[in-house]
Amino acid sequence: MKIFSASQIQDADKSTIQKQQISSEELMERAATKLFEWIHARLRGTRVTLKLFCGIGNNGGDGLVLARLLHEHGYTIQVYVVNFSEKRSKDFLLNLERLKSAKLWPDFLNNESELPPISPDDIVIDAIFGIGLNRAPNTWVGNLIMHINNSRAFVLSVDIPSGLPTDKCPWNPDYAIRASYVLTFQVPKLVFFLPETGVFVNQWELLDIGLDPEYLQTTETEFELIGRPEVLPLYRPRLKFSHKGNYGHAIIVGGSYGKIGAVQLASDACLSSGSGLVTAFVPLCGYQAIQTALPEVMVLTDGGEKIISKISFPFEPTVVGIGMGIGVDKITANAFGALLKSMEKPMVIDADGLNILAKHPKMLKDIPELSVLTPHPKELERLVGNWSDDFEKLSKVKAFSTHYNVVVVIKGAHTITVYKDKGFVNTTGNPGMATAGSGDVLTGMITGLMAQGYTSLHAAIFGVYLHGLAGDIGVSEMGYEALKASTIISNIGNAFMELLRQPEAEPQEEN
Ligand SMILES: NC(=O)C1=CN([C@@H]2O[C@H](COP(=O)(O)OP(=O)(O)OC[C@H]3O[C@@H](n4cnc5c(N)ncnc54)[C@H](OP(=O)(O)O)[C@@H]3O)[C@@H](O)[C@H]2O)[C@@H](O)CC1
Ligand SMILES: Nc1ncnc2c1ncn2[C@@H]1O[C@H](COP(=O)(O)OP(=O)(O)O)[C@@H](O)[C@H]1O
Ligand SMILES: [K+]
Repeated sequence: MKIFSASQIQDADKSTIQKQQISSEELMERAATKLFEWIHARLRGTRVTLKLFCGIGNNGGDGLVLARLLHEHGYTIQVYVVNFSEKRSKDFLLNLERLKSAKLWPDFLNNESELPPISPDDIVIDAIFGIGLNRAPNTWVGNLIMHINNSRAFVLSVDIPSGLPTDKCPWNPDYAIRASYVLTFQVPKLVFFLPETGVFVNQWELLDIGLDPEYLQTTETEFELIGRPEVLPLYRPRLKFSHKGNYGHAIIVGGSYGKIGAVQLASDACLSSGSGLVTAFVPLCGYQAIQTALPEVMVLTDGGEKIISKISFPFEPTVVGIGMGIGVDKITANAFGALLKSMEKPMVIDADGLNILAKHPKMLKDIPELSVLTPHPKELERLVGNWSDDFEKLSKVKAFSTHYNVVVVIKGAHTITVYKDKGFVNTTGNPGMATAGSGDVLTGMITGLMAQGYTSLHAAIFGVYLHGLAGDIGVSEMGYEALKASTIISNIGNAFMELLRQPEAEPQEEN
């Protein structure tokens, strides 16, 4: 699903009004009716007070229409107009008149008003600012926002939490609503998924308001949200008369004394993702452990006892995944650098492989094109330098990816795979996966997919999704705390099956 910018959504709005020959006021009525239906389906007339805070633009206008509909259906409501500007929108004014005709008189709040009482039992509807927010809210509006945040009431935001801009970080994080739930119109917003801005959105849901489908389909976006519909077409089915040679021979290079487990996890994950053959390449101290733990995996050693000192293979691997637990010793770094020079096929580089690159930036130019780099935030910072906020991070990664022609997987709660100017935002995974070795598993999985012929970009997008799904299945069985990296591996098969599961047939209506 595409993630549109605020200005693209405004264009979609215009295009809808033009093509569907409706007025902006009708579009507002449509949007607010969707909001009302969502709320009404859940509250079903429950006696609870809804406090609607409405700005003076179209987000506020949505709030006023919603207030009218709730009132018509007998809900107890209190409407506040947050009068932050004289420039009231046309459709806001129209709906203010309609509200007054229905004998509903909002309270008008300004910089001299007292903060209205909000009880933890109230439901707050936040319609102060929408995607039109273009500067920091001023102090009194900020104080009102903090008052709502401190109220412990359930806060339902219309379109986007007020104070959170659509395409940047908030100017003042205290002046942004921390929404319990966001009902967002038509398309998800990028800020819902970034570590600094996602914290304002506990849960979100899309409301389809029928924006022009042609505009939505034909407009290119910088970011895409990756769910099952996006991943399923990437799947490469196995053929009946195939043999293991058709699915590649992956080599996982890594490990050092005390960190052989990382290679074990990555090799196991690589095999469990479908690589035809997997060889682990480790220092001597890892030989016995891997041979014992993973009978299906072959093992090569380089003669170094505790660290890797020279990397060479007696055959040409389909793909190399490298870096987990390998250390940053100078000898290992030299071996790594020599391997980069000799490799032409795309590789997967993780962990200390990335740290070596950060310490020896001259090596960057030797990374084979279309390689996949899988940094966690700290490794990324070492690689591209620090950033002022999440948006600067994304533009730095895009520039890095374009310069070196590599795929960069920014790991996190919503892992973002970046290739050149485009970012793919993952939707699977959970905090149970914040556990030792889960990144090694991901590296193994992406390597295993590339071994089978997935392109680098597809392997990264598919692997990240499947890794998160395996983690989600694991958590559903044992909860967050007990989930270990090896649980993710044992659920890779279940994740494939869940992905490929036929949707259940809709029940037939009886005549
Ligand atoms: N296509 C869709 O999805 C549909 C969208 N709809 C709804 O419209 C919403 C967008 O409405 P909107 O454009 O009127 O902007 P909104 O957010 O209400 O702000 C109002 C104005 O405030 C101003 N302003 C900005 N920052 C400020 C600040 N810090 N302090 C003070 N003032 C500030 C700024 O005007 P300025 O003063 O800069 O001229 C801005 O224009 C959208 O979120 C959705 O709810 C639906 O109705 C129908 C379909
Ligand atoms: N809160 C979270 N929600 C979803 N996924 C997470 C979360 N925390 C971590 N992960 C995932 O777990 C993995 C952790 O990788 P990494 O930090 O490299 O771990 P390690 O170095 O221990 O292998 C990444 O794929 C990341 O996306
Ligand atoms: K809002």
